[in-house]
Amino acid sequence: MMTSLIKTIAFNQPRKVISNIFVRTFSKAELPQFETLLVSEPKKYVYHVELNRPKKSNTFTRTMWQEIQTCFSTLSNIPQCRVIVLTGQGKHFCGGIDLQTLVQMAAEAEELEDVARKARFHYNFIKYAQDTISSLEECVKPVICVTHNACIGAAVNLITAADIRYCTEDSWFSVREVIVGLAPDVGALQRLPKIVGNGSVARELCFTGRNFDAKEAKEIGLVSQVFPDKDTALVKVLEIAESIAAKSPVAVQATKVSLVYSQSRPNQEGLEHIRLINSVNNQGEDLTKAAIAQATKSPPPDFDNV
Ligand SMILES: CCC/C=C/C=C/C(=O)SCCNC(=O)CCNC(=O)[C@H](O)C(C)(C)COP(=O)(O)OP(=O)(O)OC[C@H]1O[C@@H](n2cnc3c(N)ncnc32)[C@H](O)[C@@H]1OP(=O)(O)O
Repeated sequence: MMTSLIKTIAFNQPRKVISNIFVRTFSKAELPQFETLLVSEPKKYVYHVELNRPKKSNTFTRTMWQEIQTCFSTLSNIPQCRVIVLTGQGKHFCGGIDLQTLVQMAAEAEELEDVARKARFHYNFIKYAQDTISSLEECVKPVICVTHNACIGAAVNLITAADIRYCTEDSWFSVREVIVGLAPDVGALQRLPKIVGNGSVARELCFTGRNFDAKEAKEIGLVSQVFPDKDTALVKVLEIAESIAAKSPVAVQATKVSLVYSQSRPNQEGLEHIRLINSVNNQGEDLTKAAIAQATKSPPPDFDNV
């Protein structure tokens, strides 16, 4: 009895540990076909994700919440993907949550009789939607988004989880939730004040839900650059993405992970975190290759995918 128990423990233990730490990498071919997203590779190592419900202003349905999460967590583990550019197909970047979905979710919760069950239904949906938005932040590859025309509600939440934000001159934004009777709950309240660095501005935008244009978005620091139109933006942004993709992916990804880790922690914790990461990464080949190329004024080296 005791021997078989020991055997069972000995056999199961390592597998348990391995399954907890094992993160699968994917090949390009394994990226699923999406209903609401288009994914392409316009430049080597640069992936382009497009919100693709143009007839419905790229609004978030249940499928889209699910697909965005799958897409970014999969791209995070595709070694050939080093940078992701996010845009929207059609007239608008994104009109926020699909209002029909919102009403339908409320109706489904309403069908449950007990308040605790109704609450659990809402809780689970909000958590799922939050995790979807956070999947951009959790993706270890830099995410650059470019908005054009409308960027409303859930879409503002979405872009605040990206690493770099650009927009076109015709862009406008609205943290619209209060206007539809909701407190924003998928990240804008947490991320927007940190991005704009001004609690008063962030609060005004969130309390009023008012529209603001590209010029104001640049002034408050929501976007770092405004391009004349979407075509020009894409050309320039793909160049920027290509330049990032040519750097050591080990260095770029550690930089993203450290920035995300440090954004809500004291400096000492962030410093310890990057110290530990670099105590491993600095032993890798990328540092030697890149440093020698710099020192000898040689062309930038090629780096292996990670
Ligand atoms: C747990 C999750 C919590 C998440 C919460 C998120 C909350 C939010 O996102 S609040 C914001 C909700 N969105 C809105 O209030 C936007 C409402 N729409 C608009 O203001 C305009 O439609 C828009 C500026 C997006 C586009 O205007 P435009 O004049 O260019 O076109 P329209 O003819 O109005 O729209 C084109 C088609 O898109 C459909 N559509 C637009 N927005 C939505 C939406 N939010 N939900 C569902 N469908 C939307 C619109 O009906 C048109 O389709 P069709 O009628 O078939 O032609």
